[in-house]
Amino acid sequence: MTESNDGELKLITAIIRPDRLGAVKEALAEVGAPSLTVTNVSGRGSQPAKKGQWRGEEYTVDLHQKVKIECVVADIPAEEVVEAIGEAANTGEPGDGKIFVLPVDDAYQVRTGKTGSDAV
Ligand SMILES: Nc1ncnc2c1ncn2[C@@H]1O[C@H](COP(=O)(O)OP(=O)(O)OP(=O)(O)O)[C@@H](O)[C@H]1O
Repeated sequence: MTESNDGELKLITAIIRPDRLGAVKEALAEVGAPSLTVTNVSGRGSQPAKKGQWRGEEYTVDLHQKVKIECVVADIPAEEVVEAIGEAANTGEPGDGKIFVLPVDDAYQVRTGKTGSDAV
């Protein structure tokens, strides 16, 4: 049997719109990768800065509120996870976000002491 991800652990990091989080969580559960870490972040891509005014002063917001999702997989191919997140997070507008795939050296499950793919 061919192992998913060539036997390696992969970290998928996705930076998405906060209001797409619910749909992305559902999509991840559907592909069998329900475990994830979510962090509120701010960032900048090609999404234009927002200009505003407060008490007569102009200000620019060039960092947009985003949500970062981190998901480590062993048995589920990283490409499937990327596709699931990409489809669920897409609105077609600038600022939809980005997804990165990174190798992971090892994992350790605190409760059982299991390591590697058994820990994920
Ligand atoms: N090269 C990058 N490195 C790190 N984070 C990035 C990078 N590109 C985008 N991000 C993060 O993703 C968020 C969303 O990026 P954004 O969707 O604007 O990217 P884009 O690739 O420029 O595409 P778009 O055309 O959809 O705007 C950013 O606010 C930032 O947090």
